[in-house]
Amino acid sequence: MAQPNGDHNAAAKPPPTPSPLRFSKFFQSNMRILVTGGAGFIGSHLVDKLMENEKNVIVADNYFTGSKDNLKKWIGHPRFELIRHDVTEPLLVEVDQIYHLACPASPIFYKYNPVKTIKTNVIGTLNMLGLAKRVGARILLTSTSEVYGDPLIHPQEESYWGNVNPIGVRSCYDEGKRVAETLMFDYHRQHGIEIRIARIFNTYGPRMNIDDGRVVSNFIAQALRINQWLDYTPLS
Ligand SMILES: O=c1ccn([C@@H]2O[C@H](COP(=O)(O)OP(=O)(O)O[C@H]3OC[C@@H](O)[C@H](O)[C@H]3O)[C@@H](O)[C@H]2O)c(=O)[nH]1
Repeated sequence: MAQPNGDHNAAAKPPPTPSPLRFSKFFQSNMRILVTGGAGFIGSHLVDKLMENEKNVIVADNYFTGSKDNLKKWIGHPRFELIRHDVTEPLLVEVDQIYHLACPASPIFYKYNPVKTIKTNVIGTLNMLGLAKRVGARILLTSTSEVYGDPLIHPQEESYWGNVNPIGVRSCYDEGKRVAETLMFDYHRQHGIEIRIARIFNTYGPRMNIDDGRVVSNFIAQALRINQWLDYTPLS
């Protein structure tokens, strides 16, 4: 997980002073956490973990690719709130940490409306960084291996700058996440915001849309369909 270090951190200011209540025993055990995109595949598993760890969790999601169904076991829980919200609009909530996952991750969905995808990455991340600055929260961005583009070195080190196409049909996602990372580091250097960035590679597991269009789900879906075909094909 990329954290500010080395020359990235050369001119960072100290983080904004969080509320003194933040450090009392009470608030530590009831830390308030915002998860944008929390109704999605990875976000909903993160919510499960945060809830099991006794946190107060607020999920903001526009249900573009996620579903309330992924969170049904927490709806009505006293430490859980679910808001239908598009992160391209500002959101003002008192929180201690922000996990910013809101973004369509499947090529099928992010290419459906590329302008919206890059708005979510740029304006959505700006809104979440503005909130982090306002309330003194630490913020994590889920980035992606796509920031390396079509890498010329394997495996990619976090220090690798990538080999990217700024005008391709996938650039709304790749470049969107690159700009989001830039904004994260600029808010860290300019305002001292505590940041974390996780560049997620191919993930798969329960709650992933089967027709997600990503490599692993494609492989599994095709394997399942071939099996079904074999089941129905009369043996000659
Ligand atoms: O504009 C949008 C787009 C998407 N979203 C939400 O963001 C969530 C994204 O979850 P998905 O299941 O589509 O995707 P994943 O959980 O696999 O993606 C995760 O890993 C890859 C990262 O690039 C994504 O940012 C992270 O969410 C969904 O709940 C979707 O509804 C918004 O809230 N606003």
